[in-house]
Amino acid sequence: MIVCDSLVKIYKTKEVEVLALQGLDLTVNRGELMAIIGKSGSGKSTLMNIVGGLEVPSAGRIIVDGQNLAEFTERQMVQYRKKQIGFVWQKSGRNLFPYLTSLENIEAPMLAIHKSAKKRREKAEELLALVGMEHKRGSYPAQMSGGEQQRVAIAVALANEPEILLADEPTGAVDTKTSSNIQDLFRKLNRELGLTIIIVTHDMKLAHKVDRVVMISDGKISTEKILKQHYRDMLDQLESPDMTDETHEEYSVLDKAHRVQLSDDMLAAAGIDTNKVKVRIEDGRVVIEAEEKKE
Ligand SMILES: Nc1ncnc2c1ncn2[C@@H]1O[C@H](COP(=O)(O)OP(=O)(O)OP(=O)(O)O)[C@@H](O)[C@H]1O
Repeated sequence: MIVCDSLVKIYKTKEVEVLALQGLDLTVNRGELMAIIGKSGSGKSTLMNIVGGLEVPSAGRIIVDGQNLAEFTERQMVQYRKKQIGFVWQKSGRNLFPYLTSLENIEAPMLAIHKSAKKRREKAEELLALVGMEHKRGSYPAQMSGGEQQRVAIAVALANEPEILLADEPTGAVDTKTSSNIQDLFRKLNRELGLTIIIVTHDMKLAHKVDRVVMISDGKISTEKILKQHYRDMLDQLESPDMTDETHEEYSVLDKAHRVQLSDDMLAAAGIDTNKVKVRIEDGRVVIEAEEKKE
């Protein structure tokens, strides 16, 4: 389980300070398949880098399987990044060495955990088969399409059998059909290996196929969408089900001070155009409505 507790991240440059995360709270259960969406600059990559141990929060805590990352020694942090986390980035150049074949790329991370040459080869072959790329074992990245490179990149990320796979815009640079195949691969890995997978995406088609979609706005979680059971069943039973816009049920998220964020659409629909609202309880429901306008 991953627990982000009031995470704050401030980037300081010479001229300005940027508040990338502003007290973000998020719990990700073991074996979850989830997506993070949000506008550019909302803090998605910052969150992924903190979960992956690549960056340190300015305040707040990140706890993974009961371990507070802030208490790790440097050595423990290196082990965490090598063994517990797998990364897939949008740019294949960040995932793959251009001068190594697919098989050699997958073997490379295993050197760091001192597996024998024979074991490395066996594992790499197994992973290539898992991502459906056996036929490209001897190909270099430049000899493969963007989608094929991403499949190999996923195998590389899985080389040291991580528990958590972090993917930052993994389908950002591929066409729609390839993106759909990669989405199905994430789902398969989640179901078959029990991997916890967090995907940052702008690709709404991908977001339709995950169990939970978390929306970040201004460095905080604003809403969460949970996959409806009907669609969950469809995804589990059909190869490429036709998913519509209403795959998920949307929830607003209460922060620790019990504040809730309302979207612009909701406010507009309720005719709320001031910063003051009436809140009351009616039949066990909380009703928020526009203040009465004085004549
Ligand atoms: N190393 C850095 N130094 C200074 N500012 C940074 C740094 N990294 C990120 N930021 C700033 O922090 C904010 C959040 O950035 P982040 O990359 O997490 O957003 P994002 O939601 O992933 O955006 P995108 O969808 O465009 O990738 C932005 O305002 C960004 O400019």
